[in-house]
Amino acid sequence: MDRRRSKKGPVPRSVIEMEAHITVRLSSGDHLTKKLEGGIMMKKLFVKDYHQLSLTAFDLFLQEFQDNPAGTFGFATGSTPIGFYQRILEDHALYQTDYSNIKTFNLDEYVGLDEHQPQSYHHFMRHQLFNPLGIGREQVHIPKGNAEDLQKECTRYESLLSSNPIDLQILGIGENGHIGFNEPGTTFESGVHITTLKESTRQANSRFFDSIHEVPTQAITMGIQNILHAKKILVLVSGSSKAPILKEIFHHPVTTKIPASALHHHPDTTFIIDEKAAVSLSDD
Ligand SMILES: N[C@@H]1[C@@H](O)[C@H](O)[C@@H](COP(=O)(O)O)O[C@@H]1O
Repeated sequence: MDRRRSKKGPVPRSVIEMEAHITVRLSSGDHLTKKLEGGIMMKKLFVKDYHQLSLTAFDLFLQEFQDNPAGTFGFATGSTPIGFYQRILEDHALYQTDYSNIKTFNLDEYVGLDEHQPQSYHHFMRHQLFNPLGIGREQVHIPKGNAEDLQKECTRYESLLSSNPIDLQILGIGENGHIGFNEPGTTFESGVHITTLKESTRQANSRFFDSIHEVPTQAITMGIQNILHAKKILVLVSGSSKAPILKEIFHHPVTTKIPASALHHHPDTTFIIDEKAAVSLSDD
């Protein structure tokens, strides 16, 4: 048996104490003690850079997985979680971590893209995470962006989510504060729905396409209500381009204009924030 998986066995290489401060013993052997702010809700965990953000996210994920090896995990796309996914793959390569009992749910998918198209989120997840981990199709749930009847697809995904509560949801945030593809203005009561992407979102995501004209105009996304139903949420925020919206999330009242501000209503959300993203946050 893998010694790290035994709760009573030797200390695992990732030890996390969720207290007023958080101590993370990283794979490198370093100890990081970080300021954990925000009381019970919207905890902020400050890390130095993207590398530390990825390691910290992995450590928190691993703790959840060790507690619940048959858990339901919500994954996200975008560039931010890639380093975190790489840490999962490294751990798997070293320890043959067995993910065969987890279920996965993804936040969203572009409308009109076949799951084999390289820009689809199906393709992204298979290549970044699921295939190398040996996670089978039967474990994976992602909305079908090319479903014939998109409304039916939303209903199907909604019902899957209600029968499979998510234990840990990973999130990134868009520069306009979107979570999943819930764009500014989306009601916090929203379930799975078809959304029209803002031009700024299409622009930001056009780096994954040959040109902006190829970026779909719509997506199917979990709604904000679905996201808030997750038991725990981990939000990864890296880089200076996210600094302005992070300030809005933490220093402005909750508003549908900033979808990520809905997370103030969630009882167990932790933001992992690197130095570049944190520059505009005050010390309060
Ligand atoms: N739908 C995804 C979001 O789930 C993600 O959070 C966002 C930010 O991406 P990045 O991490 O590349 O900034 O991109 C896309 O729009």
